[in-house]
Amino acid sequence: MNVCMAPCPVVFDLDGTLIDSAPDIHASVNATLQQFQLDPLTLDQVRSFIGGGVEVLWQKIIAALQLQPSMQADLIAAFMNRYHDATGLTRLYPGVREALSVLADRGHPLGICTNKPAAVTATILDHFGIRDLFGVIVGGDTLPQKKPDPAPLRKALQDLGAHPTAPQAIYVGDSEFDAACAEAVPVPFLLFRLGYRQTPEEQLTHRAAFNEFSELPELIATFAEA
Ligand SMILES: O=C(O)COP(=O)(O)O
Repeated sequence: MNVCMAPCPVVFDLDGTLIDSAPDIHASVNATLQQFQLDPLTLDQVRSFIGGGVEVLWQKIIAALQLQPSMQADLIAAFMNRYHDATGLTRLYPGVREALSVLADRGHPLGICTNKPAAVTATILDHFGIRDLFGVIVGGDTLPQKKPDPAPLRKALQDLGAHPTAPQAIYVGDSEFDAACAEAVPVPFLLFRLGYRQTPEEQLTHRAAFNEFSELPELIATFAEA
């Protein structure tokens, strides 16, 4: 099927897709746990908890450390004080900047649909000097719903001028939340294999998968030719 006739909108997930933010999230989590005199978590544990947004992250931490669920609000408030501008340990995945500029030069409208809070997202995109590439940023607190609900991605597509349920757009992400969201919209999903996914690739609905961002512009171009 011809997914992408004219340069179609391409919407990206953020954490585990464009950026490796797990080290900063891990540092902010452990500083928060230390403040409450609680045991630290490993980087692998925290990485496996990312993708559902801040509340899901802390629900998973509370379950892992067998804490009182009533602590959640205080833990999140303390965490946000650190997390809101945590960029020092965060990196763009190799080739991201180049791939985004190729797609922008080809005329693809670009957007972000992440479960990360919108203000934190804007801070990180500014930090890397790539915020202006994106015509829309939908964060985890932009709507009442978060991924895997389709509403945030539908909003991103609509704001980029695409029909919110048309297949003439692409969502690029790394996780179970992203695959389920794209399927629910529905929109074709491209899976970045090297992010924070916990589920085998074959169990996630996706149109194609890739390891290197240098592959992405041509992958998207093949949809236009198919
Ligand atoms: O869990 C988060 O905070 C954000 O994750 P996402 O960018 O992969 O949606």
